[in-house]
Amino acid sequence: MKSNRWIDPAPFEGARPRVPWWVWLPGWVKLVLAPFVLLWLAVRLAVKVAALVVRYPLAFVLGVGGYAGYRQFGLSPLVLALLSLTCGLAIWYGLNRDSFLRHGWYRLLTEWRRATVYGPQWRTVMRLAELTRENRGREYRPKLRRVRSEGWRDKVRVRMIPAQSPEQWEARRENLAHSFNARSCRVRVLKPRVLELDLIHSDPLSRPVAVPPLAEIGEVDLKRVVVGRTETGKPWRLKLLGSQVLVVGVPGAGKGSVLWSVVWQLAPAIKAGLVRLVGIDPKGGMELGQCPDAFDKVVYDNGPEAVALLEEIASEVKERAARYRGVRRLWAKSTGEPFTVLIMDELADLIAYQPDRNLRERASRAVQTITSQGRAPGYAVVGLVQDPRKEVVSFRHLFTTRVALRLDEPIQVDMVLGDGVRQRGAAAHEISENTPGVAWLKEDGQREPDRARAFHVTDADLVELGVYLAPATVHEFPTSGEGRAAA
Ligand SMILES: Nc1ncnc2c1ncn2[C@@H]1O[C@H](COP(=O)(O)OP(=O)(O)OP(=O)(O)O)[C@@H](O)[C@H]1O
Repeated sequence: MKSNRWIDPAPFEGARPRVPWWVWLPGWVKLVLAPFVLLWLAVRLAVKVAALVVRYPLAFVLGVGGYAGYRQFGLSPLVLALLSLTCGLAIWYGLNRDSFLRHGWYRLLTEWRRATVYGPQWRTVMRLAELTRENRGREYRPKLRRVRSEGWRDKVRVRMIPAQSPEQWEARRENLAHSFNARSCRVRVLKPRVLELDLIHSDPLSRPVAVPPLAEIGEVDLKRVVVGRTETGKPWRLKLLGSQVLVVGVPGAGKGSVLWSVVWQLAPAIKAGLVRLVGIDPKGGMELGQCPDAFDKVVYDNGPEAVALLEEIASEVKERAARYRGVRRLWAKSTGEPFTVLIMDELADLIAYQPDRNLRERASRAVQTITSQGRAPGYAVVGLVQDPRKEVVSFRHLFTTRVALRLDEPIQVDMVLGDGVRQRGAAAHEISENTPGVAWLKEDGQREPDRARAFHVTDADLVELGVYLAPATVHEFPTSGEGRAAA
């Protein structure tokens, strides 16, 4: 049976079509505005073409030059020119590989990666990684700025959208690395709203770095002691004057190489009497005993003798500080007093694992005095430890330079380098077992950590160092009679 009752139709659910506002303008207004709009479009096009030329200069020069050459001279001269160019590049590579890579190959690679990876994928990756935002129908998307490829890494500059923070990018490091076919990604802040992503493709520190010949070490700058090489190819400079250094790493991470790299670089200054080394090696001399001649004083246990040495140095620090008070703020060579470096291998054996509580507390007090007050009077501590927990080194904060070699867990990285540094990319827990001596470094006040590898100081190097630093043997000058007899 048919009913007469009125039934409301279902509400219309389709989206109302959005029509651009200018469609509603009267025809004569459109006519008046048309030339201006065309001009504006032409300017935009010109800007886009200019941006393309700036981003892909090599492709532009090669493309336009090749085409013009072909039109002007035909195919054969063009092939000849290409062959000559290839020969020229090969000669350039042979004569100066670094310059060829930096000014030739990496530029080509930059354009290639931009054209094939970052350019085409940027928008999709930003959307899927939830780094874009919608507001009132408009999409805000981070802008891809300069791309620079250095072979092992691509440096990609980004302008963040408003209200975005670097932490949001740090939280998506893994997503970005996988999206752009990289092994890992690090985030650096360049200036407000501008970030640089380091998309890592290979490890430039995979090969050991040999120590420089002793004869080539020039005057030692105690604020910049070269102990290895950073991943960008620059020297790893460790600050000893005005800083205290904590080196942390699991067994086999290469703590020994950091320690011996310091001694190696200081060798000329030690020989000249400008620097004095004092060492404590609770492992019975397994480490420092390899080159005892480098040390003014060295103790091979963690007992009363080691504690007495620490207390002696602590009282020296106080005495020197009292003399400097009001006269100078920081030790300088002109004082005529040697700069003292206290090296403690296995610091934890002295201040945490020593079973005698009295000795442990005395050692801990003395080390704290030296680290907290030694800066100005010219005393530096290089402490090496395997376990960075507070129960082991309760005064980690007194060390202003931290070196994190390979560690077991992410939390240990935070303990050594400080909160937030791991999120920026300092993944010391991911350092490979095959690259001992590789470390993440951070000085107080420096936002971005550095990655570097200490020199590989071999047993043969230590023998050479021992010979170099061994006290000279004084031979009696033969009396004239004996000399003649010998002759
Ligand atoms: N910078 C380096 N380059 C290449 N190889 C290294 C480097 N540092 C250390 N090695 C190698 O790694 C191994 C372990 O190094 P090392 O003894 O220095 O580690 P460690 O952290 O001091 O260990 P432990 O805590 O057991 O003393 C050694 O065989 C050494 O030759």
